[in-house]
Amino acid sequence: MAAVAVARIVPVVSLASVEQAEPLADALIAGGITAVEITLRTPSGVGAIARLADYSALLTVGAGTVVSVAQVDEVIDAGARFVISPGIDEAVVTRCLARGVLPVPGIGTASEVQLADRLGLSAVKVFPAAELGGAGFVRAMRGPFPHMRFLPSGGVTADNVAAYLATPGVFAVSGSWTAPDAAIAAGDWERVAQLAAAATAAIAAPPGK
Ligand SMILES: O=C(O)C(=O)C[C@H](O)[C@H](O)COP(=O)(O)O
Repeated sequence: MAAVAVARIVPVVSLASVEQAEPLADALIAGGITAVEITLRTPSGVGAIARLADYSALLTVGAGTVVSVAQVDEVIDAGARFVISPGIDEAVVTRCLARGVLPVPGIGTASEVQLADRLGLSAVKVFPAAELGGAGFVRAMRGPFPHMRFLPSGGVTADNVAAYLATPGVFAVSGSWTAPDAAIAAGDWERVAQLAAAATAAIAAPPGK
């Protein structure tokens, strides 16, 4: 939890090649980002996590789109420090906890928050946040689950990130807007650094201040 909670903004990144891992990390670090989620949507995911696991003390690396126990073991063996999933799967969560790595499963209903609660979790991802109602969804879930902390993902952008982060109960957000696929494919690391810097500025300047 600590690294994700401290980071507040976690870029979600899918890499076509493990060679993209280090320049991506350099760009994110230059933009002030301190945690990154490398997804398993591409075959390079596990290799990229392994490359970045000990790359920099300034960047904590986690895995995303983790949907099976086998993948939990793969990414933790590669060095992932947190494990994020689009949905909640008891076997995936239990395996992460047994291996001492934070799972952040996705939820989209109160029943799923209840399941997370029963599994002993205090933080979940809200996915897909925009389609679920954005900050309003988080506010509604805070009623019955005041102790739960939420990480909205899906539709978080430069325009709404500050509002999400200012919502009570939101401990962090994640999303692909700081490292768009097109910029990664073009090797436009300067663009990634700029987007990352603009995002981290949102942490320092909440809306209305
Ligand atoms: O891959 C995963 O593990 C996911 O659960 C989904 C991602 O967090 C969202 O797809 C990010 O959404 P965008 O920022 O709108 O692109």
